[in-house]
Amino acid sequence: MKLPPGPSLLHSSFLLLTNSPLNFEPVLINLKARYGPLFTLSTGFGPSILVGSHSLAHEILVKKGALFSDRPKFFINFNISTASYGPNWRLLRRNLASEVMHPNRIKSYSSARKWAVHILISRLLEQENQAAGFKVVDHFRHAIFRLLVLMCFGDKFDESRVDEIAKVQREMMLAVGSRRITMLAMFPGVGKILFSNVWKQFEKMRDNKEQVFVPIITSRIESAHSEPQVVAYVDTLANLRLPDGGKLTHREMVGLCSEFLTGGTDSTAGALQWIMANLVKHPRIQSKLYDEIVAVVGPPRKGVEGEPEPVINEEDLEKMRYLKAVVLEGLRRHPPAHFLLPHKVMKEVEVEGYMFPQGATINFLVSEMGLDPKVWDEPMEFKPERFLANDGVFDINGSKGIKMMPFGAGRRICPGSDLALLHLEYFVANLVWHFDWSAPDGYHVDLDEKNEFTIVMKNPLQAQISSRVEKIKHLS
Ligand code: HEM
Repeated sequence: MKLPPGPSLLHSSFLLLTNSPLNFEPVLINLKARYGPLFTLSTGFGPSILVGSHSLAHEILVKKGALFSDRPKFFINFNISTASYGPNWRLLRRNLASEVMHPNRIKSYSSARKWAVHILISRLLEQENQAAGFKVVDHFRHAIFRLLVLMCFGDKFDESRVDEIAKVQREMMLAVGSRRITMLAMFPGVGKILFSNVWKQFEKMRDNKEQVFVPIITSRIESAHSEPQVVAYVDTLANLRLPDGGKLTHREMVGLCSEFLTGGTDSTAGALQWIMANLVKHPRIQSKLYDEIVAVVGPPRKGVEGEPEPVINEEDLEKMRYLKAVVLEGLRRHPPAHFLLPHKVMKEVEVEGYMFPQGATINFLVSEMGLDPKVWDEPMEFKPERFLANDGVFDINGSKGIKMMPFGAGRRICPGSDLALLHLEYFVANLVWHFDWSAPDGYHVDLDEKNEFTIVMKNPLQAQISSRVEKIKHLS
């Protein structure tokens, strides 16, 4: 049996060497056009198989998921995303899923979300009515990061401590996206020798992160909890017992907390920026959404002097079908991850008459699937209405069939998907309820993309905002 078709080893190596890993997607799209939705890129380190069809993705990730849920060996971190498919991965993933992402636990963080939205609104109020607009994404990232830091460590911290955490997180994130660290991750054994300078730089960044994180973790574990009403992710890690009866080390907890912050910040802030960019670009969709929100919770109200601004109750989000459709359409049209994290074939298996050898890596053209004209009508258009069919019910997990997969599918599907969807709905609803979002004069919303670990707007959104409360006061 043969491998799926694809360019020769020589041609594949040429493509890998002459294109940046951060800009490899167009190369893969061309290969898909030439070889079909299942093709192989040969590397000196084994075949890498790419999947660009919905039905094959479903067969591989869901129906035959047990054979495709391993990860290639990464040295980079101790965490869930890079763990081999086995007892440690299962334990860590189950801990996150049941101790933090369980619906009841997610509900228990509602006051943390309210606090984060207040922070965002008060920062945005300072930017109101600027004729030239302002760059919004930094404010989104800041609010989401503060929320995740609170969920992770159980403490609100002051701005300077949060900046310190953000700095060491970002340093590592940007490095992970760099070519040299990518090479080091791909060839860990020889990489440590060949790229010894990069390895030292990497170790330095890890030390920097540990210097900031370890005291926070220790004081949380040792002291009476500073926010006792919140069970933080780190509390669940401290209580965890490994299969051999041991406990996680501080270094391991740093890896897991760091993954929690990385996994949820740029992905969610980026998706929020894409959604708001489309609402600025399409005022009709924004007004339809605003009308839905007002029909459920009434018009925005002025807050009491000295108190935080009123915000939408989370329970009310359930009644907002169009809001859900807007969020799903944002994730379809602009998925923050255009590929999954690489999967590894655990045991030789046949798919579609081709051989998938043990140890081959496999990935999926996520973005292409959301834009396939055979599945989506006018795929380049932003049309939330498409998600209102079927009573607004859409299977984002792809368990019965995959139409798009912004969070992946199967056993390795993103464990934070419910939390991310809630964060997006809650932030979008509050942002549109409070402010009218528009493009500054002469500004055109540019939907070009750039790969910065997640896929972000190449030219970040500049928006002009005005408080809807003030407008209502003015009209009455
Ligand atoms: C819009 C927001 C998000 C998007 C688009 C997203 C997307 C993804 C994708 C595509 C994967 C890879 C799945 C695979 O390899 O098969 C993933 C994995 C993961 N995500 Fe997310 N994610 C988001 C938010 C979050 C949040 C909020 C958290 C936690 C706080 C999180 C934690 C993780 C973890 C731990 C994994 C690794 C799962 C494993 O290997 O078993 N993500 N995510």
